[in-house]
Amino acid sequence: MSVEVRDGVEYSFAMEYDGPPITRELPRAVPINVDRIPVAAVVSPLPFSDKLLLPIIQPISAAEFGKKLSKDFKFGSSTDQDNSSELMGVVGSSGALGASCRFEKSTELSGSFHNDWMRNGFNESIDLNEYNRLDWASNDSVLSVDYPSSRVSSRKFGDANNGSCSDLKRAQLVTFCDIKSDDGNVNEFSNSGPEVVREKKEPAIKVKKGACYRCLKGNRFTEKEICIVCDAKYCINCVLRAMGSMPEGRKCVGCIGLPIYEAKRGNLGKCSRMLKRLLNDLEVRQIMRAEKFGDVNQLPPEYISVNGRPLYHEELVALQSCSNPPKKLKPGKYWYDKESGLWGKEGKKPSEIISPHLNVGGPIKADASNGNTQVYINGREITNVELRMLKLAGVQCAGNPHFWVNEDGSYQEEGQKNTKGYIWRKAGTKLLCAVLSLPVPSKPSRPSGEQLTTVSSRTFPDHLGHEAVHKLLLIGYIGSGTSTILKQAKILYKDVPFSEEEQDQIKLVIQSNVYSYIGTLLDARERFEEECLHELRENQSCVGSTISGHVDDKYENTPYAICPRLKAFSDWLLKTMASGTLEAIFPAASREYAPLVEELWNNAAFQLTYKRRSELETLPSIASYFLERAVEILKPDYKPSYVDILYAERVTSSNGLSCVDFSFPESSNDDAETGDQSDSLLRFQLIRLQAKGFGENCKWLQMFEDVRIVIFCVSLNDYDLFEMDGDGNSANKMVSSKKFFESMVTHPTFDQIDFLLLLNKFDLFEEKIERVPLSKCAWFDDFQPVMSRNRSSSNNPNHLTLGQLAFHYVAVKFKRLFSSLTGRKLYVSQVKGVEPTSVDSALKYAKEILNWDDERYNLALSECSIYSSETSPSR
Ligand SMILES: Nc1nc2c(ncn2[C@@H]2O[C@H](COP(=O)(O)OP(=O)(O)OP(=O)(O)O)[C@@H](O)[C@H]2O)c(=O)[nH]1
Ligand SMILES: [Mg+2]
Repeated sequence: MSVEVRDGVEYSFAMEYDGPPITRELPRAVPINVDRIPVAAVVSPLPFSDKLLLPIIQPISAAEFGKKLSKDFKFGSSTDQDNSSELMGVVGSSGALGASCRFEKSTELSGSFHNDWMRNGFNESIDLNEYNRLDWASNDSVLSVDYPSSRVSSRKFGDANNGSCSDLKRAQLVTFCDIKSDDGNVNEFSNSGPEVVREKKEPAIKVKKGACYRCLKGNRFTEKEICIVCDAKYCINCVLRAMGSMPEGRKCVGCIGLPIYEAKRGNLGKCSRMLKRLLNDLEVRQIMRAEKFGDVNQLPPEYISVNGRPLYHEELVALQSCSNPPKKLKPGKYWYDKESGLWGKEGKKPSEIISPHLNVGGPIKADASNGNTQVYINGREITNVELRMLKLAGVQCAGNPHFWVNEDGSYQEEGQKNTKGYIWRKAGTKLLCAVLSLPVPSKPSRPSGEQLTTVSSRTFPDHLGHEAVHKLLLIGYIGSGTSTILKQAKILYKDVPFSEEEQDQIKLVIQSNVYSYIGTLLDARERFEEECLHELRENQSCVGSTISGHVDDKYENTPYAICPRLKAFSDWLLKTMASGTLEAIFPAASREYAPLVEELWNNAAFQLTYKRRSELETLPSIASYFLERAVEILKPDYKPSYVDILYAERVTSSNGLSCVDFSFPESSNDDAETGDQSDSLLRFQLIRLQAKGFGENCKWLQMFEDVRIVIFCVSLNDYDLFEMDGDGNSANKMVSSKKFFESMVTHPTFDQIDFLLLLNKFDLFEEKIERVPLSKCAWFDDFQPVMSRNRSSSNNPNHLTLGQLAFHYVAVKFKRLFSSLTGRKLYVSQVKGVEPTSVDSALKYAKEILNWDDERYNLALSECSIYSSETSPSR
């Protein structure tokens, strides 16, 4: 952003505007009227072109702006006829698209404001003093377009005539009207009387769905940041301009000073990836802290009514900082039984049991829960469902008793001294309550005594919140094993990993894979046969023509020859594969040919070819696993086992994207103290992206900006494998994997996201490294393992195998590469083979990394709170 000083005013030239041409439909100018609201202005050197430069004045306060006005500008119609370089500006709150008036430099302040539309001379002159006398709530106001009704209605002017706009006061009376709760329900509370309506403020402009509210570009896939007041959404290019320095968190500049939209309360302090990318850690922390704890964003106490009375600030503090506060407190009317701690919405059965004896709200009323049972608990007539519960719990309810119930569930009849029993003590009662959706006393969520002092310091954001789904992005170079990991996760964490239908589908895929492996071998057989014949011919030409008569008889003379029947099958299969229709004619054709497979498998020529399978680049190493059982697999009644499914290629969606949602199951030794139990509530989504089709700067990766971690998969087995690259050159697959890794870790989408490297296929690697040196891959040419002389001394627990040494070496290579490219730390894990347990530990490691990340985040926040609460250092 460049800054230029013109006529003593600083303009930040922010962006080139190439949205739709600016027309008279644009929001009109908004005057300065609230002292706290920053002022933005736009200036256009090219007013009549559709491409406008829209520089933005750094937000300044109204008072400052007033001073600038008096010094530098006069509002008035422009006399500049050549349209060359005039100032186009909007003063006011939005700072967003709003170029609508123009003003010119003058040495004296004029008391009028001239609103001149760009193209068609739409003139209005408004006296500045007049602005302060305007009825702000009126729809007729010239300002109403850009000045939101909610803000208007939530504020009152002090003395409209004194020209000062800073003496606004929030009206005290409230209505609980149409505030949508997180679950999408509308709160059912409503009061009468003079009211301040807390509806969501509508954004200043309407845009097409999914577009950015400032540049009007983008679609629903474009990542956006959302204003917590008006819900306007801004793309990464516009968010900082639209929201300025965010002194109250993520609010459009025009929404600063306004209370948040209540449905957004759950999001307060939860930073988006987008902001993390745009700002440094400290800035992000400060903004999130301001958003979460800033006064204006707090739930106003008067929005909570308890036992018929709105709360005072201290009461709300007491309520929120007790050991067992109401969960997810939203604006509304509640009843509270101070003796037992029972808590519910007005007119409803109890919803939870909170800390008792809190001094909040008025005395409980008999009709608080709208009961009609003539049975009373602590003065409240209970509801039918509570009565049912009491009866089933064995409490005698005959004769319309009035009970006195304590926090521990002990109960007496009013006027009697003896405790008659304990309501919740029987195990069955708790179960019953669960069935009837009634609350039972819970352990304090915060140890009592650990009272927090203010509402502001109430909670730190639960970044690894239990409601959120934590996205783990799984990527890797072709064949690195990503789809296997996805399948492993399914088998590990899903009760029904694959439905019947999926299994049938998988079976067909496996069978068609086997056909294509056979086809690859048959193709090789032909080649080997040709080579043999060629050799024979050469020999023949050396020896003379004595055996010429036999050379044509391939079937008899080469070890690779097959009988005509098998040859016909071979021809059919190769032709079908070449035409790419194997899938289409499968499985009908397979039934026809299945018996031939057995014959083929037992055929000497085929077995000879199979022995030379390592020479066949296109035959994956896993093919043997299936080919050895080809006859069984190609039978119609074949049912794939989990191992078959794990090893099978092409089972996961081939469109590049597939995912599995999971939670880590609660293990038997879970312990509430270790937090394992709550970890089982965390929800994860493992998203696998196929490497094929990833171009340079793959733009749609931006869609994955909200992933918490990228799991990058590398097949260790690739170090000695080669493939043809795009230019027809032979390329080492490990080096290709490294290049892909480089392009991903440096991709802007992931620049704040942790990477976990999974070094995969360790089983194959460990076995291969004993035969093939690691230096087959040029990147690993300096691998010089120091092996103990007696390599068989495996009794020594510290003894590392060559495979383990090589693994560590490769891990360090990637770590160094990562830190040289990003300056950050790479996490590494190993996957030993296809058995799912190996992936379980890798994914648990990913979860740990997220936990650390959150701990760091919370620590940073608490550090931030220490700094900000410190008094200024004495020097
Ligand atoms: N031995 C062994 N084989 C594995 C392991 N992980 C994957 N494989 C096999 O490696 C092959 C390729 O794995 P995939 O999971 O399909 O690889 P991918 O990353 O999905 O690659 P594309 O499908 O090419 O995008 C499959 O045949 C797997 O069975 C492992 O840990 N050990
Ligand atoms: Mg795959």
